[in-house]
Formats: sequence, C-alpha cells, structure tokens
Amino acid sequence: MAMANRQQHQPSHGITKQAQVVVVMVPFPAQGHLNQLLQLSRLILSHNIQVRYVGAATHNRQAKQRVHGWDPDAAANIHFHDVEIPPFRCPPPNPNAKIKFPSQLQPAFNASSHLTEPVSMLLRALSCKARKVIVIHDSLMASVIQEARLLPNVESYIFHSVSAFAVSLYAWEQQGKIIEENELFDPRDIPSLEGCFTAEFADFVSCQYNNYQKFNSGCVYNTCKLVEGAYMDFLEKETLKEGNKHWALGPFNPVTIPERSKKKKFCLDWLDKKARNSVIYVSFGTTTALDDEQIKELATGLRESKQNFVWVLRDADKGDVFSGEERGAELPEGYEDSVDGIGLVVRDWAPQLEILAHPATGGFLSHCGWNSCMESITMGVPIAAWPMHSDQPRNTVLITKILKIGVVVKEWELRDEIVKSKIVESAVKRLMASTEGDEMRKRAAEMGESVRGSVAEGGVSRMEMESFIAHITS
Ligand SMILES: O=c1ccn([C@@H]2O[C@H](COP(=O)(O)OP(=O)(O)O[C@H]3O[C@H](CO)[C@@H](O)[C@H](O)[C@H]3O)[C@@H](O)[C@H]2O)c(=O)[nH]1
Repeated sequence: MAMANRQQHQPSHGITKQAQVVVVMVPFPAQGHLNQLLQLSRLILSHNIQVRYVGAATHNRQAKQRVHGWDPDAAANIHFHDVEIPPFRCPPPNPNAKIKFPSQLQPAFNASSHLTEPVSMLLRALSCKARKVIVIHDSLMASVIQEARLLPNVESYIFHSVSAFAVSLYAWEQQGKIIEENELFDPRDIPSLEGCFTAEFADFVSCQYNNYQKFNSGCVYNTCKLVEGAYMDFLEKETLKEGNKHWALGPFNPVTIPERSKKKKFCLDWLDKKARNSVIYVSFGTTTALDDEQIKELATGLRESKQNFVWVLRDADKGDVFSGEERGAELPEGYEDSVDGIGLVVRDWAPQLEILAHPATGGFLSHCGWNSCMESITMGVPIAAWPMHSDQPRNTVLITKILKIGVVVKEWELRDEIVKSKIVESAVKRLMASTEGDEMRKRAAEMGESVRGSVAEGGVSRMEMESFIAHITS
C-alpha cells in the first residue's frame, strides 16, 4: 500500500515541487490560536503552496471575519473546510470567576473532537492526490490528526501558539527539572502556573501532550530569532536526541498595513489627530472578562493618568462568537464625556494591528497574550503588562525583565486583588511620561525595526521560512 502510494506521487514534469504539496492547517478553536494559523497560511500561500484550513464552520467564519491586514476570501489557493459539528452549549463568560482562564470556551475545546473523522477523511483524500501532505496543527489538536501517522506521504508539524520562552519553561518543568539560575532563566523571576488554568483545561492539555504529541516531524513558532533566539536554541538542544527541528517562522502578522484598510475606521481617524507616541492603547485580547469594580478602577486610573488612550472594552469571547447575548460592560456614569478628546472607548472589534502600527500609539496596556506581544513587538510599541491567565504571567517576564520593553501593572502574586486606579495611573505615567518609559519606547522601536526587517529578503525570519518551505517541499 505504502509503495503503491509512493509511486503515484512521483513528480510529473512541468509541475513545480510546491504545486504538488498541500498544507493542511488544523487550528484550535480560540481566537488567539485561529488567528495565528490563518496568518501563517498567508505566509505559506506566498510560496505558491496550496493551503487547506480546517475547522468548525463557525470558527472558520470567526477567523476570516476578524483577520487583519489581508482578505482570505480574496486570496487564491486557500480553501476553508467548514465542518458542521453538533451544537455545543456556550455559557457566557463569568467576570467574577476567581481563576480568569476562559472556562466558557471549554465546551468548544471539547467539541473539537468531532473534527477527527472529517480531518482523517480529508488527509486520506489529499494523500492520494498530492505528492506530499503537510499538516500544521495546534499543539492542542494533536488527537485530531492521528490519521497522519498512518499515511505514507503525510508529515505533521506541531504549532506552539505561545512564546518559545513559555514552551522552554514548560519543556523543562515536564522533565521534572528544577529551574536553576543560568543565562536563560532566573528562577526568582518565573511565576508558577498556579492560577493560570482551570483544572479541566489542565487535564485537556496533559491529555494532548502525553497521549498524542510524540509523533511529529518538528515544531513551528510564531516568533523571531532576533527576539527569542536563545530560547529557540534551547529547544533545539532539548530535543537533539529525537532530531526534531524547531522553526521560528514569525512574526506571522503582516509587518506593514495596506493603506486602503485605514480609511473607514473611526479610531484610526481619531489617532490621526494625536501627536506621535502620545496615546496608550488598552486591550485585553479575547479571553478576559473584567468585573464591574475592576472596570471602574481602570477607567479612573486611565483618566487620572492624563494620557491619551484608546480602550477596547469588550466582553470575552464565547465558544461560538455568533450566538448568545453580549454583557456590554458598564462604565461609570458620564465617564465618556469626562474623557472627551483624551480617551476613546471602543466596543467593537478593534483593528489592533493598525492601531499598534499608527505613529500616535506609544504604548500598549495589554494582558500579554502572545498575539498581542508579537504584534506590539513588530510595531515597536512598549507594553504595560497586566497578565490574566495562561502563558501571560510568563510573557510578562519576557517583555519586562528579559527584553526590557515594558513595565508591570499587575504582579502575578497579587492576582486575586483588584488593581486600584492609583496603580493604573502610575504604571501608565511610567510608560508614557517618564525617561524610563522613553528608553523602553526607544528599545521597542529598534526591536520593531529589526523584526520588520527580518521578513525582508536576506532577513533571519525570511531565511527560516525559506528553509522550512524547502524542507516541506523536498
Ligand atoms: O478588539 C480586538 C481584540 C483582539 N484583537 C486581536 O485578537 C488577538 C488576541 O490574541 P492574544 O493577544 O494572543 O490574546 P487572547 O485572545 O487572550 O489569546 C489566547 O491565546 C494566546 C495564544 O495561545 C495566548 O498567548 C493567550 O494567553 C490566550 O489568552 C490579537 O491578534 C489581537 O490583535 C483585535 O484585533 N481586536
């Protein structure tokens, strides 16, 4: 059988190697994950390789509708496999939960097991037609792509949706090692994972890692060696025995913004009127639900800082973003009038990448989700870090202590406490209106310039991508 398949896949004359290879993306159904594999699809497509993006119909729709910097519907060579899965119950986010991990998404995570059969069928069908099928799957979707190991011309690569720094620490801890002080890690800086996840999600992750992840041909990361080279080297050394390769293919997000997409957005027009580096952008991604008291303190802190701000005040995502009611968080009465001209509150999906790329944006108050970190680093914007859950406390260490392009707003040890307005005010002033903040902004701008340069001809990320493409098409 294997032999017969191999013979069918001999290259035919006149067809490029790329054209005989198809890449199948299998994302995990949460925005921070869907987005990264969709952005990676754009990079793969630019090498004339076909991409299949597989997910539940609602999650594919979400990913396409929210992506920034390009239009997947207008792109050639990408096909979305919209799988209809049985309905799953989506509770609303709970802003008062002690652990801030978005447990409302767990039913959607569990429902992804319904993709196993459709993905298997797709891989079987593609494997008969293409010379080679390359599966790039989220590390949390390993159970869904198990068919890949049975097919002779299918290779699978794990996509880690978090920083190489976070993966390095996890790899280290998984081996039961104590983190000792060395040139990469200072154990005093590393927050424990306590309070980062719900028990149910921790079990889900362990199951994917322990039962399904052993079979793979390598790992890909949304990072750049100029930012996390030391941790990429560490991961390479850790898996030397298995011979796995680790590819730093990021940043996945576009590094420039097409001019035309700027036109119709109110908040970008608002930014146009502000001085260079005078605005702090405030957003907590798609998984944070702030409670009413915290919203009030944040609102007051931003106003009292007397700095310009754009604040995206949205609810956390539900498992299906197209169904159910929105909570619509309340601001103190008269708040928006009281900050008129200084602060803008955005309730819709904000064009984050464009906001970060705007010259008026000089800082980002962020929960430190990895997409937000990479987008901010790419656009050269320093961060005021307010971690909520998951990898975010560790990304905070990377941003503030290691890369030195940010300040801490919330210490992880104080995670159960409300951040008072005075703390918000002083962190915002420290980042936006101090010499120390200016130095961070300068460092971030330099880093951004080199990261944007890394995807140009001869740049380190471009070379890494070319080497990955050569590897998967060989
Ligand atoms: O109004 C909005 C809100 C969000 N975004 C985008 O949404 C994404 C948010 O991703 P991220 O910053 O990574 O945050 P989360 O949505 O919280 O991501 C989850 O997934 C990430 C990848 O695993 C983890 O690093 C985070 O901790 C986890 O919470 C980014 O691309 C933002 O640009 C917008 O464009 N507009």
